[in-house]
Amino acid sequence: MTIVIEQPLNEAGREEKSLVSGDFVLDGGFVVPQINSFGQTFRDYEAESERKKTVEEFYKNNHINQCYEFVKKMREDYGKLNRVEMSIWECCELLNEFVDESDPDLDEPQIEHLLQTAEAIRKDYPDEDWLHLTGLIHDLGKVLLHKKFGELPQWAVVGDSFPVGCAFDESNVHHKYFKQNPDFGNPKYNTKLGVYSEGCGLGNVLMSWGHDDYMYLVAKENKTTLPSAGLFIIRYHSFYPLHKHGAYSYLMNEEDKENLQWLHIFNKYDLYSKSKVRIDVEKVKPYYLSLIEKYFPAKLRW
Ligand SMILES: O[C@H]1[C@H](O)[C@@H](O)[C@H](O)[C@@H](O)[C@H]1O
Ligand SMILES: [Fe+2]
Ligand SMILES: [Fe+2]
Repeated sequence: MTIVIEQPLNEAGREEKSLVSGDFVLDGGFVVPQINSFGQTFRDYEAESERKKTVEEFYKNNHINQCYEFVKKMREDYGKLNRVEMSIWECCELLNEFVDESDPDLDEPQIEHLLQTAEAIRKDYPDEDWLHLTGLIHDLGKVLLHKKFGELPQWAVVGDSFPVGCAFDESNVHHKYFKQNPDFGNPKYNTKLGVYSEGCGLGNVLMSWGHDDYMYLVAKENKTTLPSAGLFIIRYHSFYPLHKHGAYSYLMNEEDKENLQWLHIFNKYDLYSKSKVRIDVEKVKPYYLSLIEKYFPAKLRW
């Protein structure tokens, strides 16, 4: 599967600035807004807004606590998938009560975001049903916030993701807080490659623990028939240092590079579809139930 799209800009902030000249139209007609619901450009972590303090506090906790040992432990534990049995749609409904504290652009319940993303993709890529479903489920891992999953703190579930086991790249949002991470001063983990080797493939890299990797594990272990690009999107959609800034690219192998092209497409819809426009859940539900049936078993282990 090879597709060509424009590469994202490499320098921090350049993409946002280019939007200020006006809204623009994506591949198939989706109009990308120039400002979010709070009147700011998207992903502006310095802008004074009602969300700024919450978001910064979130990243402080996230960067201090997400270290190699922590991630290994969580992956082993939650990778057992021995907590709940439910369908994909039941999980969407469980997400109704959560608002993501890491997100400067959205304070709506998560189910709105899932449907907004999926519906925006569906309009522009009507034939890629796997990509619609990927849109619907990409954030379902946020269910780790729920009581049934031990109510993990937000810093262990949401926010941008990054590799652990090698140096934290400067393109990570609020990078300064990594100084208090136990791995920061550890020579085993604080070099460019750390415990990894050039081109080793992202699949061999331990990513900060959260909703991406968890949902990837759920989908894979429950034997989804989604294509590899769908699984890649789910697993790395929060890895902004890579897909927006090109950081850590030396860890990728050839298959990662192919899949990254789809992630670039997906990201536009994930990010810019965030708005106050509500989707009529009951109206679109039958379509998504049919996709779930096509790509997943009726009940999954979580
Ligand atoms: O705040 C957001 C949100 O948590 C998204 O779900 C995640 O994918 C992004 O990377 C993050 O920055
Ligand atoms: Fe996400
Ligand atoms: Fe998302």
